[in-house]
Amino acid sequence: MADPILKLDDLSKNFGALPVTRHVSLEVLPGEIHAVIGPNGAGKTTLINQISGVLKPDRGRVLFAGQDVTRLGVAARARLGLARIFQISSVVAGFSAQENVALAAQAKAGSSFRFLKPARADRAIEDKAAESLAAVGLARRADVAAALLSHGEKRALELAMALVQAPRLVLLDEPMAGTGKAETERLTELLAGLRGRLPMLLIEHDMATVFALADRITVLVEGAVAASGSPEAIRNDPVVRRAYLGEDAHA
Ligand SMILES: Nc1ncnc2c1ncn2[C@@H]1O[C@H](COP(=O)(O)OP(=O)(O)OP(=O)(O)O)[C@@H](O)[C@H]1O
Repeated sequence: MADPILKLDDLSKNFGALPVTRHVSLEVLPGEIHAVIGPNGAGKTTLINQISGVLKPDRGRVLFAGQDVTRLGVAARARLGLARIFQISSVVAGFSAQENVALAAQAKAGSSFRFLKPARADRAIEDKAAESLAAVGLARRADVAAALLSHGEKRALELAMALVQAPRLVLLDEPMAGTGKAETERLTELLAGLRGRLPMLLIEHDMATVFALADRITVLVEGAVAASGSPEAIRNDPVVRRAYLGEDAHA
């Protein structure tokens, strides 16, 4: 089996006396979409914060691309190819979609394009930006100001801005929050289209999205892993149904 791109090893975190992450171990394999679900307050955000480097765990390790990044900050992890999207938007409203993606490409390319002549560097960046916009279905909206894009299109733009940086793992923080039904379906389709090309760790409340996208689901309850497995296994797990889906497992 391929080495995991992300591995959490016995991660634990307390807020004061409150344990919010309890001995969490999980892996994301190359090309896999791994969803983390759980009731409100289960500790999903706290977990993703420890993965991206916003929070340091009290114990345990975060391994990314084979490297122990537990003590590294957000920027260092981002440089290693860890992208987080949808929590804080980095879209510049007055810039076109193309300009926003080019800006993201430029930020990443700082070093790799340094030795190219400026005009060539610009063209390479513009081409990469156009490619990423096309990958998220925004090719025809390239010249539209970000402010004028629909909510769903803005999400797609954020995805393009992440893609252009060629990340090794994308952390998707509630991509469907505040998104209408039609947009949720479009965005789900878009993410499904990236399956296999890009490993993703997805935190999402919308169960239709989770079950449509995830190759594997980990269920957090009170900070601990209550279950982990295929969508089918999770759907039929009596512990999950009782603790999370709010159903009587014997019904
Ligand atoms: N900075 C903090 N200080 C103290 N307690 C916190 C802090 N942040 C979160 N908590 C508590 O930690 C627990 C886990 O919260 P967290 O936001 O990680 O859960 P969540 O699963 O993401 O919830 P939701 O689905 O509602 O977003 C909750 O009991 C919450 O009240």
